[in-house]
Amino acid sequence: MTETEANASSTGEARTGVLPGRPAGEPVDGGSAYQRIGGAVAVQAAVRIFYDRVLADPELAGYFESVEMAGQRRHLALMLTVLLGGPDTYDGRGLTEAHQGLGIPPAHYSRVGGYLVATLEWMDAPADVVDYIRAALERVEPQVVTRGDDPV
Ligand code: HEM
Repeated sequence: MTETEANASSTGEARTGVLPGRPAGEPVDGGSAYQRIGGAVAVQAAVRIFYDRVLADPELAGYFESVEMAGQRRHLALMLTVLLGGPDTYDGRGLTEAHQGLGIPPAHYSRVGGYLVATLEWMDAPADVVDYIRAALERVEPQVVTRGDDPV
């Protein structure tokens, strides 16, 4: 047993989901991925951490210089909610409309996608949910990355 596991069991702290301190006995299996990771609170926390990491990366920060981040966070949270099987209240633009014209190269897309996956892993999201997000990131890449033949 590692020291961390020993500490967790000695304090009776169960690692049942994304959020520490989740009430004991709350089901973590079954239900939508959205419910399983902890619903709106978990998605909002993930988005906040994710954008903090993106904005701290000098290669990426420039894209967001004149972006109003509260609205940005809200839209990504609503989009992730839909993707994870939660309620659909997304009222932002489509991915193509929001990103084509920004001139995003594949390398920057990988970096941003990497931060999203790393954030979910850091929050201890279930592995199948992380895999699902990874697959979704592969699927939507063409909508976000600027194709070489596009005027930038
Ligand atoms: C990885 C997949 C991505 C998803 C799911 C995503 C999601 C979103 C969403 C939901 C919006 C808000 C749209 C709106 O408010 O109408 C947005 C806007 C934006 N995204 Fe992304 N994004 C992704 C990748 C990227 C990447 C790789 C970059 C830059 C390197 C980027 C830069 C931006 C910027 C600058 C905006 C604001 C555009 C504006 O306000 O005109 N995004 N994105």
